[in-house]
Amino acid sequence: MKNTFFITGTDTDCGKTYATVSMLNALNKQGKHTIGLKPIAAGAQEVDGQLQNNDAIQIQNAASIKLIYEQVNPICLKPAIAPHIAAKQIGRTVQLTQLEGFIKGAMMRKYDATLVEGAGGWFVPVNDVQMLSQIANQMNMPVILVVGIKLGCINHALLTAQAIKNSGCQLAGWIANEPFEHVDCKQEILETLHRFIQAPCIGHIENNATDVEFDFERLGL
Ligand SMILES: Nc1ncnc2c1ncn2[C@@H]1O[C@H](COP(=O)(O)OP(=O)(O)OP(=O)(O)O)[C@@H](O)[C@H]1O
Ligand SMILES: C[C@H](N)[C@H](N)CCCCCC(=O)O
Ligand SMILES: [Mg+2]
Repeated sequence: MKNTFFITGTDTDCGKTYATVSMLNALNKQGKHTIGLKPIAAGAQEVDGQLQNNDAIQIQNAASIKLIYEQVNPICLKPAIAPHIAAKQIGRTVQLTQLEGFIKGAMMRKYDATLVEGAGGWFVPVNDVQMLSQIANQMNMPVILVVGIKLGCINHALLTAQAIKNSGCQLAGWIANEPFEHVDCKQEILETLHRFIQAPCIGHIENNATDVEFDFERLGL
């Protein structure tokens, strides 16, 4: 799908939502019309009688094209655990075809860029046989990998980059994100990531950064 990217990460809590919101803000600043989606979320609280997930709310608020909550996050599961386990706990079945339909529906609006946040890392099941990341392949969405900078992230980043390629997807770029204030040997970790990840680094989000610049040209945006 044109100008549509699937945002994955090295792990849950690596900063996918932080990076997605930062990118939406930066694109909006350039006057771009943006859509942000979180097709499946696990972990939700009731707001005005409706289950809502915090990532989805942040993404809904950050995107310039205002969609209703159900369009941003059509599948919202209450337990804050792996999505397929959460679905099973509440007796629901999630299918990728269903998610694909929801994503296509939300993207009927005229947009310049759409960012679709995954859940957890690359290999996160939505049911007993399907992975959420297969949606990136099915819908031809290039992937942006968010690397949460910490001890252990080199291995996670390189495994994920390889897995993305092995899944038949394009790794369009990666982002160095700093969820932690201090990480030992941060510069050396960053240099290592730059050396080994075979895709452009399109941004570096420092800890608590608010106004981040990205190299959107590398994404063709
Ligand atoms: N650059 C940063 N500076 C400060 N805090 C950050 C940064 N990146 C992430 N965080 C914080 O770390 C936590 C996890 O980040 P975030 O929610 O973006 O992770 P995620 O990868 O989207 O997780 P999930 O798998 O649940 O979707 C959040 O509290 C977020 O505010
Ligand atoms: C609940 C959490 N914040 C995420 N929404 C889901 C993380 C799924 C991780 C699954 C796993 O890799 O074990
Ligand atoms: Mg998130």
